[in-house]
Amino acid sequence: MPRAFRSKDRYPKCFIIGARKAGTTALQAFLERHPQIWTRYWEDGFFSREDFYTRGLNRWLHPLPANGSQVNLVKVAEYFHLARVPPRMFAVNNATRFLLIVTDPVRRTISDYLFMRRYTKQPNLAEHSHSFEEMLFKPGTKEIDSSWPCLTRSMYNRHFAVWLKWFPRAQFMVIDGDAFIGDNPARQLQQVETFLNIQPYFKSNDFFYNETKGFYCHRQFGCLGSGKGHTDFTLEPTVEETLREFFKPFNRNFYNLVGRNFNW
Ligand SMILES: Nc1ncnc2c1ncn2[C@@H]1O[C@H](COP(=O)(O)OS(=O)(=O)O)[C@@H](OP(=O)(O)O)[C@H]1O
Repeated sequence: MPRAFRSKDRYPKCFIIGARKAGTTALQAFLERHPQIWTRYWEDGFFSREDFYTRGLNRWLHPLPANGSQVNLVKVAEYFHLARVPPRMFAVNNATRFLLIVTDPVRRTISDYLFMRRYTKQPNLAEHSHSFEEMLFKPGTKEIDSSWPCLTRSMYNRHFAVWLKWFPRAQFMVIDGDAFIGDNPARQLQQVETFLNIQPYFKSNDFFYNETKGFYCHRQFGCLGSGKGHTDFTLEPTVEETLREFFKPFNRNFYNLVGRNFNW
């Protein structure tokens, strides 16, 4: 007789919660290779989308396998900056673990802007018709518009502080996305193995640096698709400097929350 459906057997033990545009797809794609990890690629945002959330947890969990000795891993890159998500997750399971990958906030803001320009179909989106600088500064000034969503999503401290109200720091592993891009990712993937208490599997030899892509790729499964990896954007040095100064107090506060200095 088939086993009765029990949602707590299928509920993901771990979520990649963001930060959006900080390397969440690469992290998920590499982790998927681990024989004890099950993951899926559609980001339905159950906890963030009212239409899904109101349909209930059982319906969302139905396509997931039971956890068993494997870890069900779900990635939703937008969760990190949505304050309604952590209380909803806490209400389901207060022992869930989280992977948070973060990059230099300037780099992430640029990537977010380019993503909005290229891939977001929403009509009348300001990013479609305005340059990065036009979005960054209040009209006709050199004063940063601190309400621009591409920018606020890089104020990591604000978002992390909300998550820490619900879950203890020990349930988060914070991954250095700049090192994940620039160095062989095996080292940080091995740390994820320890964090998730799964067998050692990743070796540096599994990855190679692809000069054309400008990223590390998996030796057997290749590189991420062409949608990942922008190359054709430069920020005017004085604008970059202004932006770096702007982020400094937010970064310092984030280092305190995480207990680690990322040197941004
Ligand atoms: N190995 C590897 N291959 C390709 N790309 C890599 C890799 N590691 C990190 N990255 C960086 O990931 C950035 C996209 O971030 P996300 O996957 O989090 O974006 S999303 O929020 O899911 O849309 C993407 O940003 P862009 O360069 O702006 O496209 C990459 O810089």
